[in-house]
Amino acid sequence: MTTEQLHAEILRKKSFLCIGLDVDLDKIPQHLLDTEDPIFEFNKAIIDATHDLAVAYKPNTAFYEAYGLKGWHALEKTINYLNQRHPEIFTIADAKRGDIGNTSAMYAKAFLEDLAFDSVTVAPYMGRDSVEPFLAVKNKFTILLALTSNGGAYDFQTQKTDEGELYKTVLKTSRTWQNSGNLMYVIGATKAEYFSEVRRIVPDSFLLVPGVGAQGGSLKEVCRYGMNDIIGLLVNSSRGIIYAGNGEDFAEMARAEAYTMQQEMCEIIIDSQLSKALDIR
Ligand SMILES: O=c1ccn([C@@H]2O[C@H](COP(=O)(O)O)[C@@H](O)[C@H]2O)c(=O)[nH]1
Repeated sequence: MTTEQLHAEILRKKSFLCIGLDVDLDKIPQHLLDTEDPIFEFNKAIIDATHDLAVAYKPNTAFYEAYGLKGWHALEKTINYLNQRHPEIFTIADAKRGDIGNTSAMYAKAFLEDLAFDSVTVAPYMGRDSVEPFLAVKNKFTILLALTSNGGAYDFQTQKTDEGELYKTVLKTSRTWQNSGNLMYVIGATKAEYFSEVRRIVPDSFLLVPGVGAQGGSLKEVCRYGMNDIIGLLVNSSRGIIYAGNGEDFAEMARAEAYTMQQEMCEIIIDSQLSKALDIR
């Protein structure tokens, strides 16, 4: 998928919602536990109930790896289901990988080629040669952790270096890497006050924004400072949507939550289009 296609999909659905598929067997409805593959059945029900409201899905691989072979198999079934039923939807393997070059190449093969996700999250700490193997995969995106939503982000990412805060070095330096056009960045919704600075460095890139909902980030603030001419945001909510209910009607409850977010996004998109048309931004 290209960013132009993603942008078109955002305008068509009036949504830049990414739904996080972080499946925890302790939290899913009891009745699913009797099925052969509870994780996949849960994901399938959530996808069926929300696919017209979301432009992206993001399984966090930790929630699948934790269940061993069964978990990995459920992940594979989930991405296959998405790719077959909804090829227009952008998929993100939230795996946070990155290692020496030949190892990164294997991670890239696993997530972008074999599992065929559209993108994978990658940690920047090991530098250029740890990220370029991901960037080398054509028509796929590498989503680099730049300024994360957690409290620990202040331990390193906002520390001052000679070039400014470390996250800025990550943004600037990564733009010099080969195939940097295939980069997107993770910027946490809980760090809304940093979005203007981020946009100064990467005005055109898509940002994956986790941290609304359960972590308390504000969608309005993120949009105010982070939106660009092509919207440029994928705002993720995981627990806030998928665990909105845990009875037989869990999928409808998830839909209701996703609908509320999509409606808010719809208003923001329409407002931004109006401002653009009137040239009052
Ligand atoms: O900075 C980051 C990077 C990744 N995440 C991941 O996003 C989801 C958030 O889940 P919620 O339930 O909506 O809080 C989860 O998979 C995280 O590992 C993040 O939160 N912050």
